[in-house]
Amino acid sequence: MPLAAVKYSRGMFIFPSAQPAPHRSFSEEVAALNRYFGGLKSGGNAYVIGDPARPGQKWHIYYATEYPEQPMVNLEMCMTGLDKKKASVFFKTSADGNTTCAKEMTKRSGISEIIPEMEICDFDFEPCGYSMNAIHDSAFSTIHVTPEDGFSYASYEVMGFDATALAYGELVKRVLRSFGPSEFSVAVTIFGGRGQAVTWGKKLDADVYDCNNMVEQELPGGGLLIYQSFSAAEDVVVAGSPKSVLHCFERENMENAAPVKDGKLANLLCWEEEDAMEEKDGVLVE
Ligand SMILES: C[S@@+](CC[C@H](N)C(=O)[O-])C[C@H]1O[C@@H](n2cnc3c(N)ncnc32)[C@H](O)[C@@H]1O
Repeated sequence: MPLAAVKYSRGMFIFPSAQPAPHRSFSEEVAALNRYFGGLKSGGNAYVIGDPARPGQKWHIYYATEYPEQPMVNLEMCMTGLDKKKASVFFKTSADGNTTCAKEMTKRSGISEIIPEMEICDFDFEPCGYSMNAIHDSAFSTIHVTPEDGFSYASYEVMGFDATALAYGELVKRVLRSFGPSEFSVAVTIFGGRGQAVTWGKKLDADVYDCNNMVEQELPGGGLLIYQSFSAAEDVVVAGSPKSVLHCFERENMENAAPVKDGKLANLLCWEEEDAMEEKDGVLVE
């Protein structure tokens, strides 16, 4: 089967100096990707986008394609500073000694309700951590959770779904209810034009979160990437989250360290989608 296209994307590493080659820098990653994919018709295209005033919230994308892509929408969310109580669901043994498994984590976290039709294959790590892959028709979704205190992180990705049947703001709200992050980013990649992507081509707005930054970037093959980053509004309660099990990294600088907001957040989540797009500069090309 010939290769049609490749996309590699990531936010910031929480422990950059712990990354092995070729992940020690984005330039090194791009050089490695180009060795495999640089020969595709578009060539390798690398972008670092975000607000230069917020170096901790950059988004990195590498994209190469042989053909114009089929219409498609893809959502990627990166969440840090998870709510203490919500993060504790992803520890196998709770403070009172009860043990749990991946199936229970899927249910108790609300992950099973994000897209209820999805068939989920979930996995729990010892002593904590969670991953799942899910499918429904042509849609695919994946979640990875690192619940440890100080560097808690969750990622959510979904693609191949019917953009007219799923509302952007509603889906993001359900994801945020599962994790209650203090900071998060959303990257929506659209192929086939903003028109067919309906709500997914619009700006996301949130009551409880301030949008720090919004960037649009065109991709080869007719693609459009819309990136936004958010921080919980100042007046939300600050709390901690369960303790680290990765002691080797405790003294490292964390690019994404941020206060964690407690239970209040989920109740306050109330989203609206705006009709008008807001455009900002700030596209960096490496
Ligand atoms: C869910 S895994 C996901 C790792 C994956 N690289 C990602 O983020 O896409 C990360 C969580 O599992 C825990 N964990 C336990 N054993 C692990 C292992 N052998 N490999 C990776 N993570 C492990 C980590 O402490 C962390 O909380």
